[in-house]
Amino acid sequence: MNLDPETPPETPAPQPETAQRDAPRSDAPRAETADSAEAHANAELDPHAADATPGADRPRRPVSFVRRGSRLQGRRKDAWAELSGDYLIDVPRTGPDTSVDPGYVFDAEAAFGRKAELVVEIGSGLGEAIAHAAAENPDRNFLALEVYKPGLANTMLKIRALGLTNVRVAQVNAPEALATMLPEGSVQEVWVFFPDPWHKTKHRKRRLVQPDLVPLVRRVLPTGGLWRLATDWSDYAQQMRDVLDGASAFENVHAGERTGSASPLTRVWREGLENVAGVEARAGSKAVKTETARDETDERGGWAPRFEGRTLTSFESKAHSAGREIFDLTYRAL
Ligand SMILES: C[S@@+](CC[C@H](N)C(=O)[O-])C[C@H]1O[C@@H](n2cnc3c(N)ncnc32)[C@H](O)[C@@H]1O
Repeated sequence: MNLDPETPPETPAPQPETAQRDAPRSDAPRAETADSAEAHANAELDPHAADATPGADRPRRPVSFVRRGSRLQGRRKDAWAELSGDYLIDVPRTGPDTSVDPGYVFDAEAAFGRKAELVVEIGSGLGEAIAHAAAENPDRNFLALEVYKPGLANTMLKIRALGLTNVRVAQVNAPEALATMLPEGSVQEVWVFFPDPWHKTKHRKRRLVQPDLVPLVRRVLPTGGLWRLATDWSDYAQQMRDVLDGASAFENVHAGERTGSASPLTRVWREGLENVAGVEARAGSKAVKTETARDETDERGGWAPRFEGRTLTSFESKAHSAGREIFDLTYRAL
């Protein structure tokens, strides 16, 4: 089974029940082939590109995920049936099961039964980071936005296993939720950890962190709210930094920090490909050449220290094993 987290996931193959325990690696979404990704990518466009909502005038572009089956099996199927009533937000749709009715507004106080700061994770995967953070921060509410139904089922299993009352999950295309579902200024922190890298040049328009996402995230944050990001791919890290440094609505909390030899980017450049062992980086079975060796130094920096509120997820762990650098960024809403 392809467990590689660096290619966008596709409909998971049926797995024996024994493989569906909480072990994150073996539960990881199955990677698709580049060809099937392209076929899906051509077929699927942003369903709300024409809305009269913030960011709706953005150029029409494909969504950041590939449509996947919603088939659940075993424990996850049971979890969906048993736990949805407690943890899953019932989002009204106008289209596919990841769409959001633009007229729907999330009432956090009603959903959580209390008022508290809200943290939203976009692309929460199997729920490793959000469940851990929620357990560590019982005074905050956490909302997982994810399109991958088995990941949400897994997240609910984690929530129950940890006895958490401060996490809810929603199966939604996150930009749509940011545009209308979440009230303005209602989110204290937005997290985007290890988003799908979409390595191929022709697929990069599908990357989640693009200029058109910025006003959507800014909309839900109050002034002073934080947007935390992390990736293990240097070219996506640079894209994130370029997009956010270029946004007047945000400031880099760590501007000018970790430059020169302290920069993870310098290390990637000096050591060649994304793998310090000198072996080509791989996404699934394919070699991925994201950076050629450069005799250069990253003088700009701006990288955050590793966010200590993020537990070591399977994606980050896999990146470590492959010798890749982790790039953290933190921006404050102005
Ligand atoms: C590479 S995984 C990372 C998961 C998790 N953040 C972690 O670090 O383990 C990226 C996740 O983002 C989800 N995703 C991609 N585009 C999304 C979107 N537009 N809305 C919600 N989730 C999305 C994918 O389904 C996938 O589970």
